[in-house]
Amino acid sequence: MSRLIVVSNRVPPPADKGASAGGLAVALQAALRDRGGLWLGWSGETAATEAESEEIKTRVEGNITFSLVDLTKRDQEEYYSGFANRALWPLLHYRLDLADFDRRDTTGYFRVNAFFARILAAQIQPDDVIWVQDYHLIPLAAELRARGITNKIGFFLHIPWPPADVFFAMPWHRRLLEAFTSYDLVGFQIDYDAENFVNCLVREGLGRETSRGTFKAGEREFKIGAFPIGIETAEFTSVAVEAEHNALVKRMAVSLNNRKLIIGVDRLDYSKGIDQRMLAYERFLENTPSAHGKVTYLQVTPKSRSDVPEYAEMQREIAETAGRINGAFSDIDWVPIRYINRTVKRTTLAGLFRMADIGLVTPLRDGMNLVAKEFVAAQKPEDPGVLVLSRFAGAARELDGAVLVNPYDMESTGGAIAGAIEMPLEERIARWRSMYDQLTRYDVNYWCESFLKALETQHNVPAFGSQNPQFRQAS
Ligand SMILES: O=P(O)(O)OC[C@H]1O[C@H](O[C@H]2O[C@H](CO)[C@@H](O)[C@H](O)[C@H]2O)[C@H](O)[C@@H](O)[C@@H]1O
Ligand SMILES: O=c1ccn([C@@H]2O[C@H](COP(=O)(O)OP(=O)(O)O)[C@@H](O)[C@H]2O)c(=O)[nH]1
Repeated sequence: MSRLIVVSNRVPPPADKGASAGGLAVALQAALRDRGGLWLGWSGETAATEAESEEIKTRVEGNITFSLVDLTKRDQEEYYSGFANRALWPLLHYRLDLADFDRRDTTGYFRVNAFFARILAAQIQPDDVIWVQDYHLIPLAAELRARGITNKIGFFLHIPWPPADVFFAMPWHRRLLEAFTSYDLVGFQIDYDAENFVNCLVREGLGRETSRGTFKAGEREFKIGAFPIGIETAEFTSVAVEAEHNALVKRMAVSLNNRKLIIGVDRLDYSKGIDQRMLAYERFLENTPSAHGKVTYLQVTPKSRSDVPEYAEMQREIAETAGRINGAFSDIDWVPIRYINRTVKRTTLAGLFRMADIGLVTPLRDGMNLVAKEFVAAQKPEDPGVLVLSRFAGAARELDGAVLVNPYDMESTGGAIAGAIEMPLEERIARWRSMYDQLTRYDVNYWCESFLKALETQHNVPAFGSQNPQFRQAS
């Protein structure tokens, strides 16, 4: 089997340094473990000088070698906080109102991609298969090809891909689309994203689909597919069972004092719809006085990308909303929202999910949302909680037992919370069973194997849309 090289902006911290808050890191570590190989990425550290950022730090963990580089402050600002997170992130999450298309950031983005390509090209062996992750690194394959690299290179986008009229608002949309044509396989989370992407290529006149999932652009033919990312389902279930003995989880159970638990877990990001979710909960409290004192909503929200101004502003807004709702509804012995602004270990989260009656996962737009899948994996089969899920999360294309909501409609999301609290046991079990079976079949190993099979062999990519049995829709 050829060696696998994974390239991603974010690389997981050393195994002994605790949990990472990013879904990508969690999923990929599991994927590389079986096969071994090289993982290249940003160390998360800032180099004082350009010469310092040339130094590669190597770390070996089992059969994975990590090659990490520091970025200069300027690179970090322009490439990561700038173009990746102030232009691409909002644009690909349909938030043109928040996008900032800055020329200096754009130059920095392409410069850092060229830098990563130079570092990587020196380490590539002829049979290596290269798998590039996410929107930070779109131009990487084009940069590698320009350096004479002919290996198979795949790309997976963890976040959504919007319709052409949204994407074309980016002044450099054509340059980015052209960069994609240097890959052998471009993968998306769900079929809707892949369809939007093909439509962008066609409308920009970059070529044509020769068959479903194969695109010809000039001399290059490459594959396009949808590969919904999974979790380590069985392992997460075991962790959740074990976590019943976790001291923090036990403290939580005692403090609940028989109240129903509603849980939300998200990085502090505007795509996650946290403010809207709190407003929906407020509607629920207004419309359901009988629930006062009988429910607790725990929102775990670690800070994220705090250097980006839009994130700092949102942090204030959400804290204000939580404070206002608590001020209006609290009693001397009850607080309706417990709002936590730091990272909670995944092992503890698993235990909290297991004791929760409702998982509230209501992003305005999300590539997949691993929290939705982890919530389902953590449930007690004989008494499972209910997943209330945004129709705009990639996970909604798979989890047909969720109660689907429109996160922009606070009134009906509040109503869905009320319905979930009252849902009979039999219905909860039937909904959970269907979702758990899906997550067992399509776990993170399935994701990894199906992507690599499509990249490394002549096999066609799995079909988009309703022809692919992995896609199903909640009602
Ligand atoms: O690295 P950060 O800037 O701190 O952000 C954390 C990660 O967020 C994004 O996650 C996405 O990938 C998940 C797994 O496929 C998916 O479930 C989720 O919907 C996406 O938002 C981002 O794509 C990663 O690159 C970041 O590392
Ligand atoms: O305090 C926290 C918050 C989140 N997570 C983990 O971070 C991941 C978040 O992935 P998701 O796809 O939901 O969103 P992303 O942050 O990648 O956009 C999940 O595995 C969570 O269990 C964590 O370990 N601790």
